Amino acid sequence: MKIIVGSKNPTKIKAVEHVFADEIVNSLSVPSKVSAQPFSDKETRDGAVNRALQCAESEEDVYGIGLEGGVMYVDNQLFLCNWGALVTPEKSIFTASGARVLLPKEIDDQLKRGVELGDIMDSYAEKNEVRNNEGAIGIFTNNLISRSAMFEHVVTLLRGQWEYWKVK
Ligand SMILES: O=P(O)(O)OP(=O)(O)OP(=O)(O)OC[C@H]1O[C@@H](n2cnc3c(O)ncnc32)[C@H](O)[C@@H]1O
Ligand SMILES: [Mg+2]
Repeated sequence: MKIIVGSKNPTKIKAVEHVFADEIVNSLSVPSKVSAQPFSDKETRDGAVNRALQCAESEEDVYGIGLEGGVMYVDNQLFLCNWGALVTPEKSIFTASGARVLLPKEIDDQLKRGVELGDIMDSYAEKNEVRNNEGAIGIFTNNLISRSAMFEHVVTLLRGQWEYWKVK
């Protein structure tokens, strides 16, 4: 089976390559068709589905996978959230979400001013390209869970659901 991941972000590609180690995994840069910084579960999930659909429609007989990062509020607290989607060649859609961690108030304030989390994280952590490496989740879990490990879990949830339902 051939899989296309809808991003050139190495943390996303690595996660899919890890979970589908025996399959051909390609990547394609596609738009999420939601805001660059999704602000709810729904918007983040929509972004993942939009990316996966475009990948599945880009070639005959391929599976599309979309992975999207965003933030969402629980009461007044802002959490990092992530969603993934797998679209089969028949256009069945599976979705799953990833682990959430609380973001500090100062990050919430900057996001409200319109700065993207990827840019905020670099200045917050005094690092370059946090989004392509450990990610915000890596920073706020003391590097116990990297962005790629978090996406691996999401992709495993997608794969498991697809395996379960395909034999039903
Ligand atoms: O090239 P793409 O696939 O778009 O990769 P991305 O790093 O921009 O990732 P997303 O679009 O999925 O994430 C939406 C926004 O949230 C940021 N973001 C999400 N999760 C992050 C994380 O763990 N660390 C740093 N930035 C993150 C990201 O940089 C974007 O500004
Ligand atoms: Mg992006």
